[in-house]
Amino acid sequence: MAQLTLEKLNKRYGDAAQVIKAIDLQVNSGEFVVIVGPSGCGKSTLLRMIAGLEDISGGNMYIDGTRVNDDTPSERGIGMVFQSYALYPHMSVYENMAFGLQLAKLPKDEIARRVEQSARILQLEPLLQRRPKDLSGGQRQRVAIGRAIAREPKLFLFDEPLSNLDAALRVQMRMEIAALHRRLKSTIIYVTHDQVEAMTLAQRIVVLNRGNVEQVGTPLELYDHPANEFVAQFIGSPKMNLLPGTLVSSGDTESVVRLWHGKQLTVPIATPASAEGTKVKLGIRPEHIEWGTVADAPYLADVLFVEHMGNETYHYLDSGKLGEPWVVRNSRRSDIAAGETVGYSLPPEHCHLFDESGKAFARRAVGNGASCLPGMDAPPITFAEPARTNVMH
Ligand SMILES: Nc1ncnc2c1ncn2[C@@H]1O[C@H](COP(=O)(O)OP(=O)(O)OP(=O)(O)O)[C@@H](O)[C@H]1O
Repeated sequence: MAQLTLEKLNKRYGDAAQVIKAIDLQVNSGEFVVIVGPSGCGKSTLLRMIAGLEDISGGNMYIDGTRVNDDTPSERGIGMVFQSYALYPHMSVYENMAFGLQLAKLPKDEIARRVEQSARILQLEPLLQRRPKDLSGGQRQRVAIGRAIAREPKLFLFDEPLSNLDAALRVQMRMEIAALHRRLKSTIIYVTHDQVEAMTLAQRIVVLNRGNVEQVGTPLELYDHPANEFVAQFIGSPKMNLLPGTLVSSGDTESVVRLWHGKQLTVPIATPASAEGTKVKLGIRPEHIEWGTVADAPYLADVLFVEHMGNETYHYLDSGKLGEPWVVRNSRRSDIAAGETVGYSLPPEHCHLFDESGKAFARRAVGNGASCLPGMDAPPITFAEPARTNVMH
């Protein structure tokens, strides 16, 4: 178990643009941290810098308080698992797991003890004499993890370890990695572009974008309180809907937004007076949009298309000239079809608000006190199914 501290860490490949930009991060001893972000944002570069496989262009890196910028990978005491498994094809599973320990000149019986223990943890014992080509993808990945465990590292680094596996195996391996962390209580830094993997595995998630840390927090902190539009749309699937509007009235406890179509909505979010009159975006997650009757609902929309997931249904609503459709997630089956018109409402307590630069205005926790929408007779209402009309408006 080790604590890792990154202090203004920078990376530039030759004369190219900076890839990692002054990253500050502390990973606590025994913590499972997932670094997530879109392709090319610098995840692998950051992980390889931590491993000692890439030079650090600027800043400092500490393991348990000791500066390790110039230490070799083996001096850092790190075990790394790669997406490609990186197994030696001509060696057996046992030899693959023992090889690094032999290079480190450990005594033979110590090597045997460690390999056997790792094999037991990962249920690899029956496979120890096989070659990698005689293993399934999941088994190969388990060998790669076993090889890292056998090194008894202070810190585990995983670089997209499940990317080459099929969906069912990914779920199984995810559970195995989570169980492994509970058992070993080791410090793990895990890179993925898959936000479901991040949400399910992480104690804390680091959202990386273009070499910058956008936000660090527990999965639910990021989901419920995204710091900006990028995090709001990156975490959660389908992604959060963003509706353009103007802030017409600010306040310490609530604010009024005029949405793009002229209707106003009061949300329990504090905004400064200086923001009045500026453009904002109202964010709402697909599961928080509520269906109402066409007659009473504050908003109407045409259904563009429907996705039936079996346990839930996604309706994509026409957002008109705004471009991308809104997504509504219904936790039950629905026979509402494309081309129908539905009524919906936006419960203020579930709304997020972002300023012109994309930064979130802080939300306060609210109970059931959803405020009425100005200009409406009644607060938002909910029905299990949207009332429908076949008349297009
Ligand atoms: N050896 C290199 N030389 C020059 N540029 C590089 C090198 N390795 C990576 N880059 C660039 O650095 C940026 C970050 O790459 P990196 O592989 O760290 O991203 P990533 O987030 O891991 O992406 P992915 O999810 O696609 O693997 C990219 O623009 C990439 O082109």
